[in-house]
Amino acid sequence: MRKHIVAGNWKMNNDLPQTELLITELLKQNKTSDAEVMIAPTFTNLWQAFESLRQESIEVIAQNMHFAENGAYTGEISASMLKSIGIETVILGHSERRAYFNETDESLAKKVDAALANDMRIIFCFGEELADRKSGNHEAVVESQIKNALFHLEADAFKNIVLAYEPVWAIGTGETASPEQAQDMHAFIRKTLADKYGNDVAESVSILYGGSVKPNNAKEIFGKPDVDGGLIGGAALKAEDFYAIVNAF
Ligand SMILES: O=C(CO)COP(=O)(O)O
Repeated sequence: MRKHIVAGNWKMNNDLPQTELLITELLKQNKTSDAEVMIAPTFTNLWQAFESLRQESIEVIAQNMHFAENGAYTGEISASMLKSIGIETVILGHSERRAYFNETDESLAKKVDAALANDMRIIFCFGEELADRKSGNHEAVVESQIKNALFHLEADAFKNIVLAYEPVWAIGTGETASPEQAQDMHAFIRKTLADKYGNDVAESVSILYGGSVKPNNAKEIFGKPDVDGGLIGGAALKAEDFYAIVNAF
């Protein structure tokens, strides 16, 4: 069976005291589901979060990394730096990084390679914009994002890859894809994987949905057969809401 995963992407929220407070609140919550739980605080708080959660079943993950191992890249962080503080998983390709920090399929392919070379697990994000959805181009856009960044990989690499479909028009807008829209896209993504790598690989990869997942819609979205979890933004900043989503499985 595929893993269920619920990951909280904190984005650029929470300074150190706020991070510690939210972690304290998270540790008070009751987990009743089989989902793996992850949180992605900002870089400055990763170490503290990792230390606080070392003995707990919440994995601390990174929101981004650079593709180079080290060097003259002011302001950047490498995979080996993340690994050296115990971080094993990184989110790559979030639409905010594509939109505001010029990340492209090409630079993402390099980041994917660097993460895998460092034995990291990747949550690889992609998704169409509203105009693509309106023009009926959404599947073509998603297919090219996946192919351009991932299809140079061998099948084996997908053991360390989780996919996250995040339609840009649903992020932070309060507008979610309907459960049916999410299911249709996730089934399309799985078919795209199957066509290239075969059914075994396609059936083994967890595909998360992200975009305005809240306690009141998570159950319906997670109830769809090809939705294996969620990448949660706003609702991950409140412990009760986040665990209501975790427990929607
Ligand atoms: O971008 C997201 C997670 O990476 C989704 O954000 P929201 O849940 O705030 O829409």
